[in-house]
Amino acid sequence: MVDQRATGTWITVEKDLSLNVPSDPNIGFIEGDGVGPDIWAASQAVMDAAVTKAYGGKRKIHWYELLAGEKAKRETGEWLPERTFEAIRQCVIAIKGPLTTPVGEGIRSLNVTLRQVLDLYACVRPVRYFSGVPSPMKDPQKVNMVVFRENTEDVYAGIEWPAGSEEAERLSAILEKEFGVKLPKNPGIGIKPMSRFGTHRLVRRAIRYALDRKLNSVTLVHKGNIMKYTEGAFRNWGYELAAAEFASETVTESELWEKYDGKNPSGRVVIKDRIADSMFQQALLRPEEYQVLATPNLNGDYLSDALAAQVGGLGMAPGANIGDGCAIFEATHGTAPKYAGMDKVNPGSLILSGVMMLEHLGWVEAAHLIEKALEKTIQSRVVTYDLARQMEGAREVKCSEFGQAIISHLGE
Ligand SMILES: NC(=O)C1=CN([C@@H]2O[C@H](COP(=O)(O)OP(=O)(O)OC[C@H]3O[C@@H](n4cnc5c(N)ncnc54)[C@H](OP(=O)(O)O)[C@@H]3O)[C@@H](O)[C@H]2O)C=CC1
Ligand SMILES: O=C(O)CCC(=O)C(=O)O
Ligand SMILES: [Mg+2]
Repeated sequence: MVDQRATGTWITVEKDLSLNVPSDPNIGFIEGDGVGPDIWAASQAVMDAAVTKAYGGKRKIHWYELLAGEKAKRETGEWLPERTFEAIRQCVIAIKGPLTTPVGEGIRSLNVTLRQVLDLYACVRPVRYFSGVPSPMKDPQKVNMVVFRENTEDVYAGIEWPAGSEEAERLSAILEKEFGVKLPKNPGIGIKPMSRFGTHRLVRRAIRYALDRKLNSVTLVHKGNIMKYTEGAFRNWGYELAAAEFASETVTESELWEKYDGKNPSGRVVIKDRIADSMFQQALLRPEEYQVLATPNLNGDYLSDALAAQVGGLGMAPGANIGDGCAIFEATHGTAPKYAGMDKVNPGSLILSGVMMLEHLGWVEAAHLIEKALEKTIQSRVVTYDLARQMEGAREVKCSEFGQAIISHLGE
């Protein structure tokens, strides 16, 4: 059984949403399913070693295990016990391995449930190139984008009914009789809710992020030509928010063309939009023109995996789910079931999620130590299978050994 005693001090949140981080914070962790336990063990060791190296024992994370997924089911009979939500709220900050979701049947996604119940409305996924990483791109160093994906709405919300169910039949009858909509016989039906409120708070975060880091642009990625009142509205609400709250700090791309022949002499953040299919090819052909991408939920899901492939693959793709109260850091990838228990996959994605977490805590010295050591390890050609199969002369190591190699480069 998991020991759920907290041995450190709780982080607290101020009214302005800033964090009070003690030197011995309790931080929640969910090991995850599939490859989760392997990548978690490697990541925890790297984070602990970096914190010790950076602060010489003056700071220490007190890890507090939270149950979810297969381990929770085994130990409590529930996939996602209520206690886990309470504990994440209390910890404020947590980090997790991936959790399995069955396809076409069975339980709904536990990952999505965590995001919805805790209102972690912004999924933030940075995509950057580390030198030495093999990439299919000619100039992978030009890829440096951050996806801000709306995390609670859209078809991802899981409001759907199977073909032949009473609910689907009743809904199709209403749509046909009351709205004159002609549907195929016996359809499965899903609903795509997207709101002004949900779009505004996501785009607000994306623009603030760009302003804080002096980035050039925020691009709204949508399929608004086809889904006019959801994805099209996302685009319109995004521009609306920029004009209402950031008028003196932003400029739209069309204003730039009208007034300055497409150039940006003002240094303001450019707000632009791209239709989603075109965005995928832009990301390959002209990545340097994009910095922050604000997307509805499903577009962001697809785009973040595709962008990860441009800089080394899912083994190098970190992320965070952030709300106004708490945040859960997690890799972009899933449980990679064929590698479960093999100590094989790349823990880089979860380690880099840990880097994001340390930065969020303000422990930037430890975060930078890890980033540098990770890059050094890859440059020394000591890598896991995913990078080894794309590199010449690499030494393939296990997941745990890759973690140890990073630790050995800390502070070099
Ligand atoms: N947030 C979460 O918890 C998420 C959970 N999931 C869930 O995970 C399960 C499996 O989904 P699946 O579609 O297979 O997607 P995965 O992301 O789990 O894996 C797909 C492929 O990506 C590569 N990959 C993934 N992780 C790593 C890693 N750490 N290092 C190296 N390569 C990696 C592997 O490629 P290769 O085969 O080429 O070696 C792997 O087979 C599903 O139940 C899904 O719902 C999915 C995404 C996110
Ligand atoms: O919840 C899941 O199983 C999949 C989630 C996912 O793919 C993602 O959030 O990127
Ligand atoms: Mg995904």
